[in-house]
Amino acid sequence: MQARQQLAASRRWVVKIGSALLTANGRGVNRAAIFNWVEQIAALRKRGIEVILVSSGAVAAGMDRLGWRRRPESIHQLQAAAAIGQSHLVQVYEHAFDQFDSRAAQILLDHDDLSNRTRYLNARSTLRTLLSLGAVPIVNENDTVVTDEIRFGDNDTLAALVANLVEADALLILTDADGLFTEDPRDNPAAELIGEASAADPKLLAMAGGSRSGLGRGGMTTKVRAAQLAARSGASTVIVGGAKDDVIARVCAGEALGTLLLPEADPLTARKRWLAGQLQVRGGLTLDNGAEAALRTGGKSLLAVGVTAVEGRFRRGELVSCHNSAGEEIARGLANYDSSETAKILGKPSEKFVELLGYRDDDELIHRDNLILL
Ligand SMILES: Nc1ncnc2c1ncn2[C@@H]1O[C@H](COP(=O)(O)OP(=O)(O)O)[C@@H](O)[C@H]1O
Ligand SMILES: N[C@@H](CCC(=O)OP(=O)(O)O)C(=O)O
Repeated sequence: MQARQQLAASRRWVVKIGSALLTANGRGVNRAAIFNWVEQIAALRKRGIEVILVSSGAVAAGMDRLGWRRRPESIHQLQAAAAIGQSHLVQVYEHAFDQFDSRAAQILLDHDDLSNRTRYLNARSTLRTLLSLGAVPIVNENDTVVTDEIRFGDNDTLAALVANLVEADALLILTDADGLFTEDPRDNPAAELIGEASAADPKLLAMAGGSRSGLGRGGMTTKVRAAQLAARSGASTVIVGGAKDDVIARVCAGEALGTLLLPEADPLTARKRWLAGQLQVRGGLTLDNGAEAALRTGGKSLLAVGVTAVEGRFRRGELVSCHNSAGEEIARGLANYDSSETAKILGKPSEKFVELLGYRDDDELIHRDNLILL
């Protein structure tokens, strides 16, 4: 119960909606359901809670508009269906968000966007900027450019990676089952709902089965795996039936619906471990005493003006370690400028960046959101 109360304190949610729900089992896009979820999300936004929506349904919506009854096997046909369906889906969302005077933003991501450091940082900055503008990003896989080998395939995985990317507090997966059961309830109606568990519990994957709907992809297996991925950056996951009344509002208020899967470490420790552990340190910065104090006590971003030396070769988006003047490592973070640019701007205020580099991307060398103190 305590975990549900903690969940209610979450300020940043990733909400994922699966194909089966969105398309009312293949009978076109379920506008009424979308309107309902959007109303709840808009209400959260008005209370200052940030929401990123990961929405499936492009292929299913495209199939419906093309009059196709069965999901095609060919990747190009799937991609064509996704292109037709995605624009329709976003139009429905756009219309719904408009009714609540909220802004929606379409974001299509592929594997490279999350594995290439520069693109990763760009995606992260764009999503964070959209959130700070009060908008609701609507994310889907960029189906047009992906091939079989590099497909996320299921949006459960994509949603978990987005939760890592923006360091969300919680991931909410809406699907057509009421949560994770001890067995697929379609096989055994006596199967019991798991209320709460550790995401890392190996028994969960043994309970989870695949998808039956012909529209969804991963079933519960990818949802449990997604919870494990989300836990790496400290996010809790709730898997719940998306057709329940006010489901988003109720889960976000801490009501015990569906299955809650928790990270093992406390969120802050997990987040720091994740940022520090997933990347290799590519370079180092030496900070003057003023910059050290700004980071340690002021919770500020690192500005080039407080940096006295740069070491190593790194690109924008790569991890660098920050040392104080005594050589002690005090922080790590993702650099906004590569090592040769950093060498040109160190000790300089950001107003000089255009003169020194010919352009200015960011005012900070490392933004505080991308910085961890050690
Ligand atoms: N242990 C389980 N508990 C609940 N549902 C399960 C379980 N194992 C498999 N499933 C199946 O997972 C399905 C949901 O996954 P999926 O069809 O991929 O939906 P989505 O499109 O929402 O991702 C359910 O309809 C259910 O049949
Ligand atoms: N990008 C695909 C999503 C893949 C998919 O079906 O995912 P899901 O329904 O979440 O298992 C689409 O929009 O159709």
